[in-house]
Amino acid sequence: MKTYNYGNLSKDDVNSLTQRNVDPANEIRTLVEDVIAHVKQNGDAALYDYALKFDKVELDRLYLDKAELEEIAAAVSPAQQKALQTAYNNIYKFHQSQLKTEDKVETMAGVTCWRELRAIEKVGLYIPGGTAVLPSTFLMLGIPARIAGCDEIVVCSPPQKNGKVNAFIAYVALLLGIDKVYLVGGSQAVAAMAYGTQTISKVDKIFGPGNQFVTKAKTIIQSTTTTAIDMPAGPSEVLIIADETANPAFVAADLLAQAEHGVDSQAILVTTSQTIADATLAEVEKQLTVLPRAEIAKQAIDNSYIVITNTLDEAMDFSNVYAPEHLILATTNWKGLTAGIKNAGSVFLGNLTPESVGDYASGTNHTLPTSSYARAYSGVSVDSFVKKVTFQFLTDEGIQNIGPAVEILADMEGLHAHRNAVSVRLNNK
Ligand SMILES: NC(=O)c1ccc[n+]([C@@H]2O[C@H](COP(=O)([O-])OP(=O)(O)OC[C@H]3O[C@@H](n4cnc5c(N)ncnc54)[C@H](O)[C@@H]3O)[C@@H](O)[C@H]2O)c1
Ligand SMILES: N[C@H](CO)Cc1c[nH]c[nH+]1
Ligand SMILES: [Zn+2]
Repeated sequence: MKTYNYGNLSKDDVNSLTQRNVDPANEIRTLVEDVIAHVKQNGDAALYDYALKFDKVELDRLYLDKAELEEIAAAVSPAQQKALQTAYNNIYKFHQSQLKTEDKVETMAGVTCWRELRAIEKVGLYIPGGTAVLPSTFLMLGIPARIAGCDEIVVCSPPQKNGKVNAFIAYVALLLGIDKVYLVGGSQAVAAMAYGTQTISKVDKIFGPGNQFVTKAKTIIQSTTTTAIDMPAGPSEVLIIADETANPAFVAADLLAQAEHGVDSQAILVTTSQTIADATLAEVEKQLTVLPRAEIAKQAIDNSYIVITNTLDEAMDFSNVYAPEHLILATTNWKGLTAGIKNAGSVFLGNLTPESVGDYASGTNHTLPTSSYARAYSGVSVDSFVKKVTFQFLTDEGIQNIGPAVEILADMEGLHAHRNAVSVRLNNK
């Protein structure tokens, strides 16, 4: 990991240092556009082709049904079932608290406005399954979809080498009451859910994280189809702000936890302490040696860096420009820092709150904006699965009170039919 001194960095240096997953020659875009066009034109046939090309599996059917899921899920041990249930319960509890009925507001006497939630009818969930299969992501997307009350939930996940999904994905499907999982991964899955194929329904909104191909496909279909997306949730990243109260072994473990996701993940340490920086680097080297995914994590770590700052305020300034998916405040004094956080997907406070708890089971959602999209997007929540429909109701007193102002406002815009829709009611005495 390269080390930079914040005081020596210009604004331009900070801007270029905080860029990630750029595709300067548009290689990923071009490839993904081809995949999308092929799926749009050839439907299921394209999905069989891509399963062979990218997943190296020859499929004879594009989905697993309930009986097959039950058979596969039988391999989940009681201890694993219990852990999945713990995660399910905490995620459910936290997400259910997000469903709130709003008060009606009388803006003028006789004029009442309010909002009601309506579930998005057809949603598509993408569950990553490339270098690691992520049943936790299935919980993170399926639970809020169920709480919101979506009518149709389409689930796509890449086929594994045996042409199936693994036992944990099957088990979570059954836990969520979902009885079909499509064996489709990558950008082809996004295209299938956006356009629909002979087998897969077109959905209104696509959710879920994924690698650069998945994320690029989501951003393309967002601007080219009527299907919406949750957010760009690409390669995982973490930024840790640490002072001298941090524990280097903990900091190193948290950096590696995100680094092991993929070679394009990023793990950044911003610290006021050179001693902590040096000790963390030594710990990273030590811990890397025993990780089964060391090969992947090492590449991500090589693509990551440390920034030394004079103060925690400077560290927070850097973090706010970076806008990390995950922000860890590895300091006992975190309470004084939270007000300064402007841009972050999910925040982990103090030295005893590893990011992994949010990945799996604390209750918060792990589907979060990456590549600095945390500047404008929130992570997935129940809100992501609903629309908020506004209502208004006017009494006789209401139209008398508000009508004259609306007539004048319509005149100001030269829209006489608008004015008339009010006048005919005011004059209807
Ligand atoms: N931001 C978040 O909220 C969040 C959450 C969980 C995981 N993630 C990220 O999700 C990603 C998961 O990536 P993954 O690769 O393991 O699984 P994935 O399911 O996202 O991608 C696998 C699919 O990518 C396609 N693919 C692979 N190589 C390709 C190529 N050369 N050309 C075209 N398509 C290709 C294949 O179809 C394959 O099925 C990781 O980067 C991880 O960090 C992010
Ligand atoms: N850290 C990922 C989000 O970037 C989520 C995850 C799933 N499993 C493990 N981690
Ligand atoms: Zn993770």
